[in-house]
Amino acid sequence: MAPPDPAGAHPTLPEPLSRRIFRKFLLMLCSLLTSLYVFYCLAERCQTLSRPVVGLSGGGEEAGPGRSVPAGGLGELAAWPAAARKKRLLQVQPWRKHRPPAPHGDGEEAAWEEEPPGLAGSPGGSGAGSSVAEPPPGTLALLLDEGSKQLPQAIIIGVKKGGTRALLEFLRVHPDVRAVGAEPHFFDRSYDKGLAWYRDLMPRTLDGQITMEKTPSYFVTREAPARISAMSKATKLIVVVRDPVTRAVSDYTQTLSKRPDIPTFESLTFRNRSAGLIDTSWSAIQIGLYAKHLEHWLRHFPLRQMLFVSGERLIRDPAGELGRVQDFLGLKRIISDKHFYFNQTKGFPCLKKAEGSGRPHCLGKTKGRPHPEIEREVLRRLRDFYRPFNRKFYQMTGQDFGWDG
Ligand SMILES: Nc1ncnc2c1ncn2[C@@H]1O[C@H](COP(=O)(O)OS(=O)(=O)O)[C@@H](OP(=O)(O)O)[C@H]1O
Repeated sequence: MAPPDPAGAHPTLPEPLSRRIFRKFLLMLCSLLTSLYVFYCLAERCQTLSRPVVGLSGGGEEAGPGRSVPAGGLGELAAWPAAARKKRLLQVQPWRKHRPPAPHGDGEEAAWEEEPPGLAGSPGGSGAGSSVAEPPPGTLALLLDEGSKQLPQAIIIGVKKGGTRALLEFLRVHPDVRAVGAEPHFFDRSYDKGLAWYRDLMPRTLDGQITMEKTPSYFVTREAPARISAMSKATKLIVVVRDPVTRAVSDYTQTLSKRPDIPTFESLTFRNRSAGLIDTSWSAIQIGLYAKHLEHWLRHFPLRQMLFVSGERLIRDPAGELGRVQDFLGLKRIISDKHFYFNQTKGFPCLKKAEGSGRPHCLGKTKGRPHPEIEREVLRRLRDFYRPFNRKFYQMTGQDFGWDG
């Protein structure tokens, strides 16, 4: 038998009531804290807070948004509209099993290149140069199997160098838009892979959300209108158009950046310079014949299903153009002036807060780069060449884009 303690109390005597209450209270507090933590993790927050953001280029504005809490902190997230919060859940879905094919061919955009690093790896992101550690697929959306992959209801089909990346990045700010970041090139290069392959590239969406993609080469691909129509006659088509002369120079600038040894713009422009014969087989010239390309689309889609966005206005007044696009897509007008600021260094409008982040975001270095100086006379000849095609295009679309003014 154990000896009695100095106070004479028996060691097996029950604890005093106050201590038992205190123990119970501690136990309850612990379980409450544990459940809160589990709930918090399921709602993605612990991942986003703990994941290190690495490799951003000095946190400059070119650096994309990390998938971190919004600038305003946790309080701001709580204030987000429900749709935006749902969208966040979907952004951290298991990552695309198949990346879209890497772009090939001359002058094509490096599909991965423009992706804001913080969006990389998400279904809407490109995956290139991921600057944020990939979250494990243990997310709430995954657990609940929320959302599903849909074929796109709207596609930005062109035009190359028109401002298609800017439009897509701006649209992705909308809580009801989910887009694949890279260019899938399905209807021009990978059609034989089938619609199931294409759908699998898409991010998951909830009811009411629109799935989108952009591949600017579709606009000039002969087979694309019939193929998109075969997928769905109801597909909405967006074309960002830009003065075809500036577009051609922009296209040339891109090729030059990859192959500095190509001939001058001036020499590529003409089949016979003294005779004033423009080389329409050069893709930089050919893409700008908008009226000709549009004819093919109008055989498969009514004009009302197409929206023509002015590349020039997209730079001058992004919110104005985004207003038109939101209306066309049947979306609530959420993206407005307050989402943009003009970045003096970049010389272009940028987002105050990119999708899934609270950080400012400008497009990458390959967007808005300086063009080489082209002989005035050559530019004048090109303007003359495009004038009748532009007029036809204005007639067909019912919009004057002001390129000949
Ligand atoms: N906000 C903003 N920031 C940067 N750049 C902008 C912006 N809005 C439109 N643009 C113009 O977009 C041009 C590139 O067009 P695309 O994105 O369609 O090019 S691509 O076909 O995808 O390669 C790009 O062409 P360049 O100026 O020749 O580089 C820009 O003029």
